[in-house]
Amino acid sequence: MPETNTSQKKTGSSEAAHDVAVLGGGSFGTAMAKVLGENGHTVHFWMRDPDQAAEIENTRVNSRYMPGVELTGDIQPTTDMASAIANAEIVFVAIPSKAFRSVISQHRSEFRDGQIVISLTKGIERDGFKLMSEVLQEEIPRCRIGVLSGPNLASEIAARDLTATVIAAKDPDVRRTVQDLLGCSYFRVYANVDVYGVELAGALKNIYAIVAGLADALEMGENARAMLMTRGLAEMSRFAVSLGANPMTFMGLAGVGDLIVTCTSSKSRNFRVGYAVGKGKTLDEAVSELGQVAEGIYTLELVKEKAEGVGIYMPLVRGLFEILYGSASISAVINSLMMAVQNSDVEFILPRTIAH
Ligand SMILES: NC(=O)c1ccc[n+]([C@@H]2O[C@H](COP(=O)([O-])OP(=O)(O)OC[C@H]3O[C@@H](n4cnc5c(N)ncnc54)[C@H](O)[C@@H]3O)[C@@H](O)[C@H]2O)c1
Ligand SMILES: O=P(O)(O)OC[C@H](O)CO
Repeated sequence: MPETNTSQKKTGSSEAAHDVAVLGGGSFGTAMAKVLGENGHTVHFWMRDPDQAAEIENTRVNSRYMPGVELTGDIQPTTDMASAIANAEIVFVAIPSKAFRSVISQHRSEFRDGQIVISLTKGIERDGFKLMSEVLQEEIPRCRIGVLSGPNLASEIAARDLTATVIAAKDPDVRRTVQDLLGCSYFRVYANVDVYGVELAGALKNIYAIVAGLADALEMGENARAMLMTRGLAEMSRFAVSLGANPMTFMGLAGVGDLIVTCTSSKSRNFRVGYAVGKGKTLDEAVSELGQVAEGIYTLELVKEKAEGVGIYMPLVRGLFEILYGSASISAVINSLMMAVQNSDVEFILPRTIAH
């Protein structure tokens, strides 16, 4: 770490407190700011909405995204991005993928050489199928970049429920620093060098959470849920490994771990969108009722296009796309998936490697 101060952490694993920034005042930014604040760090918590910043300053609660949760510790809400970045040794970014590049790009000159910047975002950029670490690499190439991903429902972290996550970065100092800053009695941080796999897994699992929500709404049963999750894992790992991810990543927290939590929890926004559609809502109705981001609905389109482009078999992606964006009925898609001839008798299709 370039700078330290001498105050003591309250619950975390390192002795020193640090100045950090969290960009994005939604559910996950708030949950991470809370962990960092409780660990004794000074958190420059940037959000675009001045009313929200004033509310957090005055009440210590982010009522829109995390009602009833008190933000203790030295959390300083701000709408001044330049000062948040300037004061931080490490920056965590929790901006939805659709706005990610524009927010970083507007402030690229304010990041310092060697500053650690960690993406918390589980989405893909439409142009060029780029992950957020790739966007960071393009926008702020002299920063040291990592991604954090795993089975991490914001509300449970905020409730201090036991949680594990994964920091992925090529630079061992980045991995250690994040483990040190975030790790505490209820939040355990594992390290991985497979940045692409960890990050892509976090984006892909959102698609299968929508499928699982749909299946739940239609009361398809527990066998069906197990089938969908397992075939979802096969499909997402085949896709990611073909693009260069490490298959072992999909056996870990950022892969199957995150798939399990989002496919089984009604706290997942992606699951809730699928559930609402399964109950007869249109996609637009489901999204507007949610009022928060469900990255999977954008990721779905991009992955379908990419999979078709590189020739990777992803029947669940194709089926969900036909339901959400095409004209197929849910029952017709289910029937065609269950009766599919292509590859239907092969449980494992070995991925072939394609450069991403
Ligand atoms: N909530 C979770 O449990 C969770 C867990 C892990 C990762 N994530 C990921 O974190 C990312 C953010 O999700 P979230 O849960 O915080 O979403 P959210 O819907 O709760 O909040 C989104 C936040 O982004 C802000 N925002 C949107 N567009 C913006 C712009 N142009 N400029 C500035 N701010 C903007 C909104 O004002 C809001 O504060 C997503 O990619 C999500 O997949 C979420
Ligand atoms: O609420 P979701 O569906 O965005 O999922 C949140 C996290 O990604 C779970 O790990």
